[in-house]
Amino acid sequence: MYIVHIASECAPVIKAGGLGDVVYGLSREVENRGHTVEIILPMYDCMRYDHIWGLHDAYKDLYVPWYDGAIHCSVYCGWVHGRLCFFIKPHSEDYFFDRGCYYGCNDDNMRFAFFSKAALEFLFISNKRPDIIHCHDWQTGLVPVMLYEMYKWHGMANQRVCFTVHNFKHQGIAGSEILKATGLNNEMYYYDYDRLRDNFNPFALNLMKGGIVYSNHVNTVSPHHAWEARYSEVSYGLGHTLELHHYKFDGILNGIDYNIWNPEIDTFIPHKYTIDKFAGKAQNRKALRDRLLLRDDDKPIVAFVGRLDGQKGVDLVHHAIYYSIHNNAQFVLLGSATEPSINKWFAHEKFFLNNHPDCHLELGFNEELAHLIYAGADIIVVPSVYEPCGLTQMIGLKYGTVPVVRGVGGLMDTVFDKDYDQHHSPDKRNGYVFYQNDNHALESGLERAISLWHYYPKEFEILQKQGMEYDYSWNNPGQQYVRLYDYLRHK
Ligand SMILES: Nc1ncnc2c1ncn2[C@@H]1O[C@H](COP(=O)(O)OP(=O)(O)O[C@H]2O[C@H](CO)[C@@H](O)[C@H](O)[C@H]2O)[C@@H](O)[C@H]1O
Repeated sequence: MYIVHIASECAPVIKAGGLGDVVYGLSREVENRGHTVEIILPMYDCMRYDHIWGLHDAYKDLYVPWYDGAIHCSVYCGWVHGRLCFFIKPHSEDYFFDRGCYYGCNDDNMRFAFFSKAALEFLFISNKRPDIIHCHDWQTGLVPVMLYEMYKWHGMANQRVCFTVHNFKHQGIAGSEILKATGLNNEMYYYDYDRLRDNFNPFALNLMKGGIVYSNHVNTVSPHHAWEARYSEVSYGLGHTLELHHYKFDGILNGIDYNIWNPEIDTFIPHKYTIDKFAGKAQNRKALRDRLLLRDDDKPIVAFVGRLDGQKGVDLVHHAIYYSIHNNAQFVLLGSATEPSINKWFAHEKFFLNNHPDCHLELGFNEELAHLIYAGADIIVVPSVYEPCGLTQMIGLKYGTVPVVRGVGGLMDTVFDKDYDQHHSPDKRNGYVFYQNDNHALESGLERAISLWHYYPKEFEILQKQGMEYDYSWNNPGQQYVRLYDYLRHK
């Protein structure tokens, strides 16, 4: 099969969060299974060019229709750790992807509507006819819309679209301008509740809704979150749309790339280790302490790695810092915030705790430090308000770092409480789960993990190793996606 991903991120060249990891890891797995996979991305000025091999211009003069004219683009091509990627670079005064950031501009809707249009135009003009076009999140929600309303009539009638939602919170709310720009025009037609009209704002179009309505298949990134999206508020107003399209909606659990996230071969960590040679874990703890100037004491290290965002339960993360340092543990945080108020809050905490011997807060994005934290910490806390899948708990498990998570979304599908899980025998349990979104609930999980470390170190080690035995690689999800692609292309 021939699969083309159209996405706004692909790790490590463009990574703001988990989406990048998934686009890269899934492509690699599907390619390893003998299929042809290509990835189309925007050519951001701030992406990590050092991760691209053999970058060259593959298509010099791509004219993408935009309003009444066209924008001249070049398409560059290169290999990102073995994956063939095409980067779209527009030459216009809008400087769509020359903003020094991936997201967060006022005209994000226009930027990614243009990217969606350019990606389709590139496929069309260069005569690429994939069996499956795999789109991700609202940024590419217009791809299936334009494919079925426009490009289908120009010889692209056999392409099938799989649309994966990684986060329902951001949906791409736009005005009618977007219809004029992309050439879809016909306002009456698209402002229909069965098409793109937002379910709650009658004056707006919803790009993610467009993706759901027009794709051949829609999935989110874990079975439990798929259920939550239909039956609770975490789909942020799209529940009804998912209900209407339930026959083509499901959840496929993400994997993590064990070539990148694996303590046995990880080049970012000073001491490699496995279940059988576990001493390296303690040596990495020492290395992490040295690196972050924490005191070498007989205490576990609790960690948080992730975006500092309302979704991630920042209030509980904040509480976890103080709970840990007051309860015989150390705390390490690596996070970046896009929201100014959250950034300011954690910058203040960092300043306040700067000289604390048991705590280090690192604000910003640091891939290499993330690896050392997963390897050196004993416990990883994931107190999310909602979590479509969550990669950090799965990475933690692979590194023998016991997850303490809130029982939502994909966290429910991957972490099984040591003391209370009903569905797994004690030797298959791998962490701690709490349910309520409050400090007491968080403490109930964290307290059990910290106590086990102090008072039953042998049992703690067994729990760590039980987590390491889980296979959350791309193997199973890769198989599921290939089966899905195959089903779609015969539809
Ligand atoms: N400051 C920092 N420095 C270095 N590395 C950092 C970092 N902050 C985060 N990371 C890394 O980024 C990834 C984050 O994974 P998450 O599952 O938390 O994704 P996120 O919420 O962004 O994405 C959404 O998409 C993913 C993928 O589908 C879903 O798992 C998730 O639930 C959904 O919210 C991990 O690899 C983590 O190590």
